[in-house]
Amino acid sequence: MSGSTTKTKKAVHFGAGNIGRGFVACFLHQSGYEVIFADVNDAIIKQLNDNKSYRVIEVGVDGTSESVITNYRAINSRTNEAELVKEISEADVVTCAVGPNVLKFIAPVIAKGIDARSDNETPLAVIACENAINATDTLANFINSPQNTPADRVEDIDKRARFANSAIDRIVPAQDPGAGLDVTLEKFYEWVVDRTPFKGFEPPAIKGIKWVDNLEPFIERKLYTVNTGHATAAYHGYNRSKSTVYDALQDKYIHDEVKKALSNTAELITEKHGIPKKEQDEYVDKIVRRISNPHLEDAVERVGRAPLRKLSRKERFIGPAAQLAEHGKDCSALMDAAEMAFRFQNVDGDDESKELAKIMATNTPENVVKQVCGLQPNEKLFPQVVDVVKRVQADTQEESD
Ligand SMILES: NC(=O)c1ccc[n+]([C@@H]2O[C@H](COP(=O)([O-])OP(=O)(O)OC[C@H]3O[C@@H](n4cnc5c(N)ncnc54)[C@H](O)[C@@H]3O)[C@@H](O)[C@H]2O)c1
Ligand SMILES: O=P(O)(O)OC[C@@H](O)[C@@H](O)[C@H](O)[C@H](O)CO
Repeated sequence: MSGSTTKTKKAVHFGAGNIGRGFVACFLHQSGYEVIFADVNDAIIKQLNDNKSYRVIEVGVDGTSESVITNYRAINSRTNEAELVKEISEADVVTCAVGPNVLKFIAPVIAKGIDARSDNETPLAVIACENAINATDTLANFINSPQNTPADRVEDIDKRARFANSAIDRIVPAQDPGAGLDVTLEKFYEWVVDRTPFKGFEPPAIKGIKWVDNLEPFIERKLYTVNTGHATAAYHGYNRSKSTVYDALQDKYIHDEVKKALSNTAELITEKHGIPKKEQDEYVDKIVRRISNPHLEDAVERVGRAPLRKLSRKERFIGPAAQLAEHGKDCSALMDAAEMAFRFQNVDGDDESKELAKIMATNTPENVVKQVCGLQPNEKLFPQVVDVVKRVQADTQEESD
């Protein structure tokens, strides 16, 4: 018998929520990694540490299937930093699915973990799994900022870590409160990651990842089709008192609005990325079928959550609409959907929708558009969004009179 032992692969995953437990950790587990969840929610951390397994349940028109996830632990990243730094210093992979606005909060502990690594090991692979363009770059910029990593350590940080952007696609609704750790989700998934940061190394072996040399077409097509369509259905649905995205899409008016918004973005995607029209049409049809899945109880409030983020410059409405408007192309359905997003105000449990209501009540339309959408008056889309904001402000004023 040889005395050698194989080192267990280790992944630290930030965010033990829906996509974290249901997708990222599931694939890490199935690829042989021990998963260390880092979260700030004590209830989830306790549940994970008290239960040796949970189930991931895939539902779709062709039935249900289950996987069992084991070999994990959980750490509170806010109160147990030293332990987490040690785990990161020994890990092979760090992933996160915490929401784009949370990246700045997880950066300090990741920076300390990276700094504690040896220069002679394979560098840590850092992959952010958020719905945002180049979220890993955003995280890396926080990690490399002077508060988190001294300049002389940033210089050769690539000896200790490699940062790869990704596009992640799987619909995971909010879970039934009685489900415990189990996660019910759709069968479809796509996880595309930029291979180029791993020059000189093999990228980590993770089942389900498609490695590509040019991520931009994948992330833009995903965000501006799946998420544009999803958010269009959710915001129109919310304003027509629908509970779920499925309910919303049963309404012919909303269904047509979704198709129109996706026809706006298809024009951009096919031209900008050279994707054949037929391929994009098939992709759109598939997305409309996926978001209409009757087996997923996906509340319009979850899909519409965080409207300030969703109305921002690079996001699912303004991102494609600004590019279309610059070329004199139609973005009217995107503007209609953005209008519904501006009306998503004071929703229970959604801080951004409360903040949006305050911004709308206390600013001129022009300032709202600058502040919320990051657009400037010299951009062609600017006056169109100003008109949208004026309409919403006038209606809100009328309702309060
Ligand atoms: N749910 C989906 O269908 C889906 C699909 C693809 C991508 N995403 C993206 O994944 C991300 C997470 O979405 P979700 O639906 O899983 O949300 P979620 O709310 O279910 O999970 C987020 C988790 O992050 C944790 N968290 C918050 N602050 C933290 C911090 N400072 N440190 C560590 N953990 C922290 C929360 O406690 C929660 O457990 C978002 O960017 C979302 O856009 C979601
Ligand atoms: O996660 P958000 O808030 O950016 O968007 C809500 C949903 O559209 C999103 O979570 C989808 O379910 C997911 O992106 C599907 O891949």
